[in-house]
Amino acid sequence: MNFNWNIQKTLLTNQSSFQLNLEYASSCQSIAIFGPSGAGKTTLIKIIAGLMIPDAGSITIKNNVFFDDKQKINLKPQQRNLAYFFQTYSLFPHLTVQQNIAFSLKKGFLNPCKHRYNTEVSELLEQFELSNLAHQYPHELSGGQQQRVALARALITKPKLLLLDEPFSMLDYQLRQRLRVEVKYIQQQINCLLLIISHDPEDINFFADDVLSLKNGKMER
Ligand SMILES: Nc1ncnc2c1ncn2[C@@H]1O[C@H](COP(=O)(O)OP(=O)(O)OP(=O)(O)O)[C@@H](O)[C@H]1O
Repeated sequence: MNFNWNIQKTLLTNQSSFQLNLEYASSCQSIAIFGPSGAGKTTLIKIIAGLMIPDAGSITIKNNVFFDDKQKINLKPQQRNLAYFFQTYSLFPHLTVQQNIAFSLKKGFLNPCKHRYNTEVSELLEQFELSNLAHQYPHELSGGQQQRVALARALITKPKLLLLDEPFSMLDYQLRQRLRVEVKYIQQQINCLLLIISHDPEDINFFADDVLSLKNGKMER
């Protein structure tokens, strides 16, 4: 199985409580999560990324156990070999576009892999139509440009699992179509699994081999 989880999580505020209760197993390469606002999509993706801990259950991605309450396994986010594209891009404000994308390859920049660094960053700058913005800072970019930098930054580490939360929401129709093709091409090149949250049915048709429909923290089939 590529994706296999059984997750229970309760989120409490002073006024309300939200319960996520999900069981899913699939050998698909790419899956989409679909559902209304507040259904629990971002909560699920944060739990898979290791940014939130389930109350109980287990998460196994491609035979790699990320979490298992019975076996007391809870891998740290950095041990999960994944990249997470956030809705808030969280670019480093003091780094240029090129430096933001290259950030995770910093070790390579300081050692003989410098050539690799240059080539990979240039390729991504080109694929995401950012070459002419390479030396600009995040505050000098539009929302859509920042979104593309964040996507490139997520992919440069060649993750085994790519988690995308509304990755194309700020892009115009044509750019959205071009970037879908680029992301899919890179996904195939690096052979990673993909989990995408999107409200756009075209994203879902383009990427997903299976769609999980969520409502009130539960799956609707
Ligand atoms: N840290 C938190 N503490 C308490 N409740 C939370 C917390 N984070 C999210 N929630 C609640 O959990 C529910 C699911 O939120 P979540 O962000 O997962 O929804 P979503 O499906 O991603 O929605 P959207 O499409 O609007 O982004 C919501 O009712 C939200 O208010």
